[in-house]
Amino acid sequence: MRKNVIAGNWKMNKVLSEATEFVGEVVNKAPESDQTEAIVCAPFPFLASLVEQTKNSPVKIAAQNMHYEESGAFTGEVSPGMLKDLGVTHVVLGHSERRELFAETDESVNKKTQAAFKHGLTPIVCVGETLDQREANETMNHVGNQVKAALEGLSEEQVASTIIAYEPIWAIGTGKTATSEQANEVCTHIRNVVKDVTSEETAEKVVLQYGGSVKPANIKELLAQSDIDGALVGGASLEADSFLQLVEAGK
Ligand SMILES: O=C[C@H](O)COP(=O)(O)O
Repeated sequence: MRKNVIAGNWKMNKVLSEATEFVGEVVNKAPESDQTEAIVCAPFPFLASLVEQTKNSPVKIAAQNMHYEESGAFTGEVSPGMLKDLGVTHVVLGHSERRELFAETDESVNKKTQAAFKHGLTPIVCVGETLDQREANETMNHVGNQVKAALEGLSEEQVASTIIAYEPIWAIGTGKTATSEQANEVCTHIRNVVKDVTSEETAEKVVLQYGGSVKPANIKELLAQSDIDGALVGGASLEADSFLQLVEAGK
């Protein structure tokens, strides 16, 4: 049985005092459950403090990006080893904002995914189509290609523990959610692509999240779908109350 993984992606928001206040509240109130996992994807400067704050709690701390190299002359970058050393458990890779604004490619996402596993980090790999691609009926092909590229060279065991977040770009931060059927249709396709490149057993283990204007009002319907096992949430993860409601819905 797959868990529901609810990840709050703060993007470039909050200052340290706001971050620690939020996490303090979540640590106190997050439900203990085998069925749901709560992850906070925070900006780099907060990671060490938040890891310390969540030490004795089931709440996990993720980074929002990293470099694939271990070290070297890459000014401004953060390596997988640095994240692991801090106690970070997950890392978001290939978010559409990174692909669009920071020249992230399928190739770099694949290198980062491999590097994450090398350092014992769980990757949350983001895929998704633009509105133009959806209207041109290219969604399945585009998303399928992104998934295949991200997973290339991974062992079946690594694929099984990869989290894939399907985020239609037209639904991010727009208030325009994909219907739960639309979201599930693409997630089912992703699972089939994973099955094609690995096996049915592996594909059944992969956690597939939906992301794009997820909020307390629509999460239950999304999680009720056959192939949606959680959510990657931006806007609605910025307030502790709202994030806690999302985590609660995953129980
Ligand atoms: O990583 C999260 C996604 O980009 C979704 O953002 P949103 O919930 O604000 O639409």
